[in-house]
Amino acid sequence: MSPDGMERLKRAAAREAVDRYVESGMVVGLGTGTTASWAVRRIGERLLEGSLSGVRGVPTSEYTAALARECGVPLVSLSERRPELTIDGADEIAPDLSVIKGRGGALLREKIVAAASRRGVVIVADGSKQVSLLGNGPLPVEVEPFGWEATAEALAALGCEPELRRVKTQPFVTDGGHYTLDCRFPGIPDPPGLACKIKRVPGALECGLFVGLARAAVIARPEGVEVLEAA
Ligand SMILES: O=C(CO)[C@H](O)[C@H](O)COP(=O)(O)O
Repeated sequence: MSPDGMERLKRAAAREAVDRYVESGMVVGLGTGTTASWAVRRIGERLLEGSLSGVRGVPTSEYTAALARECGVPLVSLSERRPELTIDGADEIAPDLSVIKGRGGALLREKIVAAASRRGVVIVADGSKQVSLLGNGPLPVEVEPFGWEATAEALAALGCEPELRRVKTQPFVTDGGHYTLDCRFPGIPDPPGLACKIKRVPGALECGLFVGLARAAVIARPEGVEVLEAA
């Protein structure tokens, strides 16, 4: 599919999610990534035209905060308010709505905001993100830079090949000042079990497995938009 066609799908999913789930007066968690950005733009558009009012956003990254300001979406911090729900993208979506996130580099803040959201996360994506088993691509793990090599070794012992994410030659640094290890597993049949094991590795701050956090997924394909609600 052409890049334009792909953008149209992302935009359609985000638009449907905002129009279906966001109401006036809500505090909404604002995800990070190209698809989540369309949701921020849609909220801004609807605030401007007056079909929504009093919506405030909790951004999951500096990038999203800047975009929200640009689009006229007022912001509030997580210290002040808990979101009613969060709208965010995903890298892989399993049939039970477990997802992998973080290839866009914001997973720790995204998970904190998602977990703090009363009604969880609405995932927005194009159909290419649906998989039958998570682990097609790498699982991002946000790690403390101190001793990251030892953290990588401990993660490798869980059955993956970790690779330090870099921008050109330098380590990629998250908004929180951390590194990301992209961990390639040969499939992830037990996402909650693996998330628990990763949690026990010192230096691993959070992994990109979001289990039990998505209440719905809004998926756009050329033939139309489908809404999957969690069981
Ligand atoms: O998890 C993320 C950022 O940390 C993104 O939401 C995820 O990578 C999907 O991004 P995109 O919508 O650009 O494909």
